[in-house]
Amino acid sequence: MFSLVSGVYQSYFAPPKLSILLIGIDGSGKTSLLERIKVTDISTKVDTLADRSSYAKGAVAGVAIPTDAATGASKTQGGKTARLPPPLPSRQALQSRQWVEKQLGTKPEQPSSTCTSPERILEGVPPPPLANCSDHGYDGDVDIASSSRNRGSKNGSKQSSSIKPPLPKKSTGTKEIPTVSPVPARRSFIDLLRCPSPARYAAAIVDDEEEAVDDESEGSGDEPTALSSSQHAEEWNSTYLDNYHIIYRDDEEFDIKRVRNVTKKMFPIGKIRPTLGQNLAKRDLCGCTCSLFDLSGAEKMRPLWERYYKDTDAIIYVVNAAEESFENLAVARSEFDKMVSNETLHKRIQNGLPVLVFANQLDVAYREYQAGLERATCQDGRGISWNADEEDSFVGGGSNDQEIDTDGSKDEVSKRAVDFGDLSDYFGFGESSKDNGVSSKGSVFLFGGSARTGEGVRSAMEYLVAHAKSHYLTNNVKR
Ligand SMILES: Nc1nc2c(ncn2[C@@H]2O[C@H](COP(=O)(O)OP(=O)(O)OP(=O)(O)O)[C@@H](O)[C@H]2O)c(=O)[nH]1
Ligand SMILES: [Mg+2]
Repeated sequence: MFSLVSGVYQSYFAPPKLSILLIGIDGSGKTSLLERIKVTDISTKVDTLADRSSYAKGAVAGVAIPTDAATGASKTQGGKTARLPPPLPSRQALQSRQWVEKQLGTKPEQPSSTCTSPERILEGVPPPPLANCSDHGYDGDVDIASSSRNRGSKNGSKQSSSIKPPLPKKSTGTKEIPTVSPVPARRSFIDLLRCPSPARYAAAIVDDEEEAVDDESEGSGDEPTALSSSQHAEEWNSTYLDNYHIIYRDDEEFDIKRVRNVTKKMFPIGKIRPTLGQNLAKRDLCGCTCSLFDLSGAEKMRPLWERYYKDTDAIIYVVNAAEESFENLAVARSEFDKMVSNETLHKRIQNGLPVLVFANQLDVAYREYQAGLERATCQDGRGISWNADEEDSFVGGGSNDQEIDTDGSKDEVSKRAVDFGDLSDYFGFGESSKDNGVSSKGSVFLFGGSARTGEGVRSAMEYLVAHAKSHYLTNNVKR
């Protein structure tokens, strides 16, 4: 009798038990991510995929949480989103683009003479990154693709010619973020990356268009327009740059768990040693009892991954987004391909098994960006510019050549090999990416973040577990 009751309970009422596999090559940060998950305030409430279905496919540096259709209120789940990572300095950005294009076979390698063309550099360099998304942009019901596509064509020239250096973040008072009308599905992740703040950007585009229409319809009438185009450009540019200014603080931690008002501390990341076998952690996440298996990424241990494929309910594939060598990235990608082409797993992914590609170590990118910004600001009499025409030294991290500073120290340049946008292309999430058979699946997605600071971790985990739970509930009977 007891076993019957307990069987009914287990079948219908007990929270789903999910196994989540953390894999990726060695040094990508799997164990660090596991330790971060343990101390992150991840929702324990039931959450369903239906709430997040509008973001079924895509690569995001922290997913936007749609507003509640019924109440219009912003959903609180999702935690603080990650900031979009800063771009690489121009020449490195170009190298990164060319390398990825070569790997993907999308374009023949450019002859080196074109590398220095300012137009090409501009094309290859995305604009500066988002400011902390807790301020604005990512917590409303905004289609993140929105009108960002227009950015390159419509505002690209404006940006290159008239944008001023970024200013320290100043308070914009009680300025309202204009609401944006819903726009059809997003077209490209790269668009998202290039969009400063979806709400503001889309609003600015709309304003611009309305203004243009007004100008045309009013002809040369005496009535002054609400905002002249130069005023508008000025206003737009300063807002835009405000949005992009990243303030990186070394000790900043995101979505920290508090137990009885005591903040949980993460195991010191510097003391984490390479995993030899596996680490296991059990956590209640989003209404599910989750067992997280962190496996070793060492070359000799990778063949063991496939033993887990049959029983796992979700996979987190960790990639080091601040990887310094293209070779390691190529290894990460080839292991990813090997993983998704495993017969058992391939079928399961086709069937909706969720796979999260977590682009880790983005704090490195923020730190480099911040250091580059400070260095550039300190340079006497030399303004900094986003315009590669005017200045070859892009503020995202300095020039690629190691310059000797006046104090004799070497100019610290960005060491990241690949730009975040290119990384997403490389793993099959971009518009130019070839379909690798899985990245176009709705249940395979890319998030960026940092195990070290916790940024983006909560959003990524809640999104993954919501998918895993839906997948489990529809498929566990068949397994
Ligand atoms: N800056 C920074 N460093 C990180 C981050 N995550 C991991 N690291 C560092 O990367 C190194 C490797 O981290 P691990 O967590 O041991 O990597 P792993 O993927 O578990 O490696 P294996 O167990 O060997 O497969 C450590 O020195 C960490 O300090 C991050 O988000 N930011
Ligand atoms: Mg490890």
